[in-house]
Amino acid sequence: MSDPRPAHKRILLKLSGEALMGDDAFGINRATIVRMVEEVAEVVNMGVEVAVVIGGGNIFRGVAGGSVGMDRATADYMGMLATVMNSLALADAMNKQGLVARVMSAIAIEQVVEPYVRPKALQYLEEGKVVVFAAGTGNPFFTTDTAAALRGAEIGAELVLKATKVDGVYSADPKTHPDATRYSSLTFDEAIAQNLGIMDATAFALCRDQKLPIKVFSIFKNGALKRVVMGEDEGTLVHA
Ligand SMILES: Nc1ncnc2c1ncn2[C@@H]1O[C@H](COP(=O)(O)OP(=O)(O)OP(=O)(O)O)[C@@H](O)[C@H]1O
Ligand SMILES: O=c1ccn([C@@H]2O[C@H](COP(=O)(O)O)[C@@H](O)[C@H]2O)c(=O)[nH]1
Repeated sequence: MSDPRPAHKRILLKLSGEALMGDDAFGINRATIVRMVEEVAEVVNMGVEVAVVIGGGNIFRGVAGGSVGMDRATADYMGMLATVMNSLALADAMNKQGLVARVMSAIAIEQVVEPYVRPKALQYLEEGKVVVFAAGTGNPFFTTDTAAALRGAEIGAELVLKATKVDGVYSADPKTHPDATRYSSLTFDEAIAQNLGIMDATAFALCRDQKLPIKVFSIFKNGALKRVVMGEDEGTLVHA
């Protein structure tokens, strides 16, 4: 008989910002965010400690035209602020769903959200609250995938879960290579050597060095998050 207990006690969930758009051109689609939160609530209610990093692609790519020719670091700060907006929307939807969510920002905007303080984040997780890490790493030239790897390592997560628009890691981008094949698992070294664009190399390297495995799976597939948390066969595992 299979064990009904979750396979992981504490996870870091990286949610795609772009997926939040649903079928819209940019921004946050209400039905999509509600559905994502329902999936998260299911695993929180199983007793799993959940920390979240959300991307900013749904907002930032919508204004990216305005950043053409801009100083790179300034444009990156705009991107980090986009993740703050997504984090606020996500935490609000979580609180409405009956979860208790706290947003912690890597950039000081204290009138809006509390700053990231590691011991406080650990305390919230132990209390069963969902912690949403906003503003990425707080540094330009990085991504929210790297923020997920960084915060995942800091909080002692057992797994980083990348919930994205595709159902795993492929031999090439399945959007542009329909004949690409999906891996059920691969090593960090293989992912880096093949320059697989599903995550940036900095995120892969950090997880490799910290021996923090990553599961890539589709956020659009009903119940996929729960299956990953239960240790079932879902998506692609990237490991040391
Ligand atoms: N080898 C690959 N396997 C799978 N997907 C790939 C691969 N190479 C590139 N991709 C693309 O990477 C995308 C996911 O990465 P990306 O970082 O753009 O999105 P995200 O993290 O979901 O969004 P956001 O940055 O808004 O949070 C997929 O939609 C897919 O098209
Ligand atoms: O640590 C970070 C995280 C993000 N950025 C900037 O924000 C955007 C949006 O993040 P995505 O990971 O692409 O969703 C990103 O393109 C960067 O411009 C950052 O500078 N530092």
